[in-house]
Amino acid sequence: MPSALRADGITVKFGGVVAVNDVSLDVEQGKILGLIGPNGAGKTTLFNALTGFVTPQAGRIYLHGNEITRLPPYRRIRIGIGRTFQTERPFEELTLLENVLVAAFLKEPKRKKAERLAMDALEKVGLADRYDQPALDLNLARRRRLELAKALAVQPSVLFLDEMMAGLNPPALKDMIGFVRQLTDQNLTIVMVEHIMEAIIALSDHVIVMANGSVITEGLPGDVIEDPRVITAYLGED
Ligand SMILES: Nc1ncnc2c1ncn2[C@@H]1O[C@H](COP(=O)(O)OP(=O)(O)OP(=O)(O)O)[C@@H](O)[C@H]1O
Repeated sequence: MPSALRADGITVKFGGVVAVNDVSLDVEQGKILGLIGPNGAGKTTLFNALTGFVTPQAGRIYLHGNEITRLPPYRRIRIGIGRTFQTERPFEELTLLENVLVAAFLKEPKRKKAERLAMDALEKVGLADRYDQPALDLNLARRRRLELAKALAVQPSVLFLDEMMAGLNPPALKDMIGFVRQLTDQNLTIVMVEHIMEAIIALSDHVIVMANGSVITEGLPGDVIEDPRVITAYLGED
């Protein structure tokens, strides 16, 4: 399978803090990369560098072989990058369709076509039947699904999911894992930052573990979670 997303030697500094230190990754098309690590490890910063929300001081990023390191987020969206945000903030007075339409317009300026994209996205996350309801009444699980629909509405080829599973109850977690798995069946490539190990194990083809800005290990989910370095990174030394 060809590489969908590749990053070589990404470094991001905030003043004296090296938030991401020389991180490289390569995700094949249709695969899921899980990105884990304790709080402050640098996952969100790496995520922001890959999606264009921060500019790395060093390194290069390629989408389907084309360099995108310096492209702003809106241009990355147009060439196939979609993302969710950790704190989902729907427009509460707008309907679900209108919320997703706001995202769809980033990709498609014509209203009819954008509406089609938005409805397709709502269907993929099981919210199509509520399209004309305001976002105000949604519970957490449905807000997350709406957030996922917004990311899907730009028809990404690589989708970034930022802590989509946090706080979901067991049935909602199962549903969300199911929605994400279905997306890769359609050949979407996914990078997910996630603290919920059940989701990481169920979904990831490959896992990268970060601590203090660096990759400390990577591999199959079952292997990395048993790695003593990972256990130490999460729990600390005695
Ligand atoms: N805008 C910023 N300015 C200064 N320092 C920052 C900024 N963003 C992140 N950092 C620092 O960079 C480091 C990595 O933070 P980051 O949020 O990427 O970690 P994380 O792994 O995503 O953590 P969490 O799991 O808590 O979301 C931390 O030391 C953080 O304080």
